[in-house]
Amino acid sequence: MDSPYEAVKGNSALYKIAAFVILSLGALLLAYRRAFTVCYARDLPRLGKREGVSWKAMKKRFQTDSLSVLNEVYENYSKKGQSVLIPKYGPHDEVILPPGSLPWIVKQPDHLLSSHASQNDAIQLEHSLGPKFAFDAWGGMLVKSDLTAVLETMGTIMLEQVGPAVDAAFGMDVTEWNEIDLFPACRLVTGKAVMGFTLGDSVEGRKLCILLVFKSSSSCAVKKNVLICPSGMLEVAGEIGGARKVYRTYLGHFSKGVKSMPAKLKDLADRFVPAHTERLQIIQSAAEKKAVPKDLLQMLMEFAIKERTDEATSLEDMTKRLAVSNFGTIHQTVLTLHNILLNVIATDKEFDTMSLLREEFSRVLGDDENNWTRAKVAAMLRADSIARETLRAHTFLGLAMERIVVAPNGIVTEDGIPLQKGTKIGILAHQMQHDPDLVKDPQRYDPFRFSRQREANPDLHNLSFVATSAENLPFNHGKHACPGRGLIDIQFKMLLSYIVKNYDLEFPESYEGKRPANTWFAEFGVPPITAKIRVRRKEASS
Ligand code: HEM
Repeated sequence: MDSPYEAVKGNSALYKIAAFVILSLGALLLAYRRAFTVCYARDLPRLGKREGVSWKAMKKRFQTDSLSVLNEVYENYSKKGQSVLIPKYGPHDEVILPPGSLPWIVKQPDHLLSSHASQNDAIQLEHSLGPKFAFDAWGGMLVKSDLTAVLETMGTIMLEQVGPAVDAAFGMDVTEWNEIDLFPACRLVTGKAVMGFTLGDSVEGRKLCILLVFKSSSSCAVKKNVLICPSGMLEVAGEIGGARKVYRTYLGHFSKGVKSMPAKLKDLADRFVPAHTERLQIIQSAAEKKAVPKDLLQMLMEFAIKERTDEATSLEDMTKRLAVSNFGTIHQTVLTLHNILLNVIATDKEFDTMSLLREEFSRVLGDDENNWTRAKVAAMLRADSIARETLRAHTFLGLAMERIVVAPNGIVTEDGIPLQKGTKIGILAHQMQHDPDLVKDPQRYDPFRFSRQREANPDLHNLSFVATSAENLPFNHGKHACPGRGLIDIQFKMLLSYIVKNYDLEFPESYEGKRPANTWFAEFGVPPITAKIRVRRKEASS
């Protein structure tokens, strides 16, 4: 019997069909590659090329020792004002622009260089919640436009949750030290505080805040509750964001994380029903002049009623809007609080950090501990410095100003390098914040680095926690800089104030007074999530 090759060769019709199929497949493959692959200009330097290190070897190094790779990028390219293409985790790569490009990035319109596309690429909301939630992100836009005006009110609502949250995580024992796992404690404390300003200003909303309980010091505190969706969304972001773009659609149907989302969303929806119903009733009876909640959920519901009526009445849609909001408000806040507390304890012996904080909180708040105004928050220079120095020294996002080129014909950088549509760009933030030419003694965590300068010169507002600039990029800079940072500012100060006034804190003896170090995974600075701390309630506290 003839082989398939012989059979085709001897039959001209079959020969033509086979040639057509092969050529079509080839063309399809090329089109597919073109659609999902970004090509880079020849004159864009590739990391390692001039040293003769292969791309594959450099990629491998990035997987195992990303910090040293990024340090090298900073020294050899960024500091010299050059752009460079670097390998990133998995199949991805990115063009790192020099710090001097910041004004250029800030100036680019969203239809050329998109922050939203970059956030979607990282978070993959399209797959965890659905395309509508990825591409019609009105919740975030509302935070941008309306939050600043109601910061004090939100702070007051959050304050109600702060004490119970810390007490639940740290315990009430005034005689014995209690050794706790810091990360789950921070998740609980942050979760309760965030749920406070998100939906804590109504009867049913408050019940959802109470539902967050600390299971035990060693278990992950918050498994089946309102924080379950952010965890699931993070899993989807990791699975799909880390995959090749060509596989994302497939994974969007079949990955483990994606398949687990409906149950997580159902869990959240079941808990959310009473609060959703309550808010719809409040809005319907607005004419009766009943007290209207002043929290984030109410802002979302009122916007939805006016602009997205179908969504407002849909439990499923509003549950997803709540899930997006929780994801944005909780994730980085937990990691930052974790770092702040480690830094406060680690520097206490040398700087008397806790006593100085106690003095500041008492002085600024005076007799009325419950009256938190924006002016008072701004006057807490030491606490402010601790938070800013924490994000300088221990930022989670090692890369800042990440954007994706969305201009159909690409874009040309200031130094004349053409970037094709789909190119991801960013600036090295961690390295800049540790550059000895820019920061004195950058490897040292100095809690009062910024407050000392501001106490000497009160006009130095650019050194505050929330001021963004080329030197302070944890919230990025420009029109997309994090609009939640004013609320975070209040949140950290309220939490720190309650914690240092009511608790003594120390490390377990085995740490010998030293803070467990952060580690690096890809471009992320990860806090030591197995760290423990010892806490004891202070006797004379209220
Ligand atoms: C320590 C906590 C936080 C950090 C470090 C942080 C950092 C960031 C960063 C780096 C961005 C990207 C900005 C850009 O692409 O240029 C961002 C965006 C955003 N953040 Fe935050 N964030 C935090 C907490 C919050 C909170 C609590 C909220 C809400 C109350 C919030 C709301 C937003 C929104 C809505 C955006 C999108 C802004 C836009 O696209 O224009 N963030 N945040």
